[in-house]
Amino acid sequence: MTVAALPSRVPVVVVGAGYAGLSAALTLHDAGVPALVLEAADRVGGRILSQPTSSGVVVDHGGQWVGPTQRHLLGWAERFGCATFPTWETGAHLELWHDGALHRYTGDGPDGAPGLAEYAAATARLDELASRVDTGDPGAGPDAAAWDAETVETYLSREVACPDARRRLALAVQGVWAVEPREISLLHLLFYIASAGGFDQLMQTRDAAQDARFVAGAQAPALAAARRLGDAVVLGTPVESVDQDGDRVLVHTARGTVHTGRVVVATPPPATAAIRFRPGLPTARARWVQRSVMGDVAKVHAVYAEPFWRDEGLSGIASLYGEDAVGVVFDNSPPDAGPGVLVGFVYGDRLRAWSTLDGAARRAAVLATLTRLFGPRAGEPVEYVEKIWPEDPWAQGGYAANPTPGAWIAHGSSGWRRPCGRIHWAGTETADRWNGYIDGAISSGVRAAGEILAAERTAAAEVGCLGS
Ligand SMILES: Cc1cc2nc3c(=O)[nH]c(=O)nc-3n(C[C@H](O)[C@H](O)[C@H](O)COP(=O)(O)OP(=O)(O)OC[C@H]3O[C@@H](n4cnc5c(N)ncnc54)[C@H](O)[C@@H]3O)c2cc1C
Repeated sequence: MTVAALPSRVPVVVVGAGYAGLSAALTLHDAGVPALVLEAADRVGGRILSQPTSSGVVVDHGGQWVGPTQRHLLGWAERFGCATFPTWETGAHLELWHDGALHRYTGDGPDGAPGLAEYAAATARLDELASRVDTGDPGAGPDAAAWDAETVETYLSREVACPDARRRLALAVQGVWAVEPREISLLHLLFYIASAGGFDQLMQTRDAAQDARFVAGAQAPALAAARRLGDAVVLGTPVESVDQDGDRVLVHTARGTVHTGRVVVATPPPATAAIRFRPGLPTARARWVQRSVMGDVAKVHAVYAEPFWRDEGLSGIASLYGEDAVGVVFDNSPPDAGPGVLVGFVYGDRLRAWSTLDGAARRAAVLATLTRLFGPRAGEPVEYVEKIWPEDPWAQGGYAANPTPGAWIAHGSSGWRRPCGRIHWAGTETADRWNGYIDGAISSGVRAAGEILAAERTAAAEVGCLGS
């Protein structure tokens, strides 16, 4: 809701009404502790945005998928009655190779495809290394310092001799982290793999992260949670500064100041960096936030009268290893398959080049790629929409932030998510399970709320002791 005046006092303030902030508030609300959620934007959901296009089909501009091990998000889907349906993957997939060869295949990859066996061996090795990462404290293991000092690029150059396998791994890194292999450390990659439960969990569709979509869009559970919280969610109210003074905290906005006992900050790192904290944050936390850089991703949707590619036995799933702006394509049609929808992901260096074009040139580039894959009908959608996440004022990128190489070791142990006095940290970037995903955002909110409830219980017990 949008209110004229903010309440002057509340027990807890939550900053940000993405899945993490809503989760923190809902957990506190369920425990009988009122929390006021202050959201900068004029909507809830943050990096999740489901919108009907002018032809009526709902598209997810941000996060969309849910997998079977993402129990927090599935729990919300069940609690709020938000139906899901399997991602469409029936038919042959396409692979447009860097030399222009178009492979059509079913299963894991084209028969005898370049680099496929070496790719499988390399991902098995990554799984083995990831199993040694402590997801609760990634910088702690015996190999962590060496892994954090190395980029994924240098690791792959040294360990994976086959250039075609390296091409496949580079596309996987772009697809999962929205960065180039030179931009993240091996430790962060391994942590992320471990936090998802394995490389295949990140990459695959069925029984993995891309398993299912929400019938009403992935924003539906967030909207339902906000409805449950009612007037406790206030939109259009960016938090500008947070002052801690003994056992009270002042949260300042242009609409007024709220006095509170504890704060959950559930914003992406660049948005956290824009909030002024007094006293300043401890160096480890401040540096961690500064060195957590958002990925670069855009989603583009082309809407057609029908999913015509299915008639040709194609699944609509394609991977592109060449110079195209789009790196991967999926069939994003609604469950009734009335209209046909193709979604393309543009990320990393591809996004940085493509997003400098004007709107008409961006559209033309995407439709040219879809035409190469699916034929001339793909070049004439009834509608084309795009969202470039680095241009979103509050997210400033996606899917999530990635700490720069060396940041886990230098600042991770205390800077990652340890509370700073009465300020608690949530957000998918603070999750140890499904970090970077909606599920991780929800669990981070549960954790931050749990910290507050535990602290309040301790304080109450101390008062009881003093009184007895
Ligand atoms: C293109 C794209 C595709 C993705 N695909 C998937 C997917 O398929 N499945 C999946 O699980 N995940 C996916 N993700 C990742 C997923 O969207 C995020 O992990 C998740 O939404 C993060 O939630 P959050 O609550 O941590 O942060 P956010 O959603 O970013 O929420 C933070 C909130 O804080 C608000 N805010 C910022 N600054 C302030 C301030 N100063 N005061 C008040 N409010 C503030 C923001 O407006 C925002 O609402 C995708 C992301 C993107 C961008």
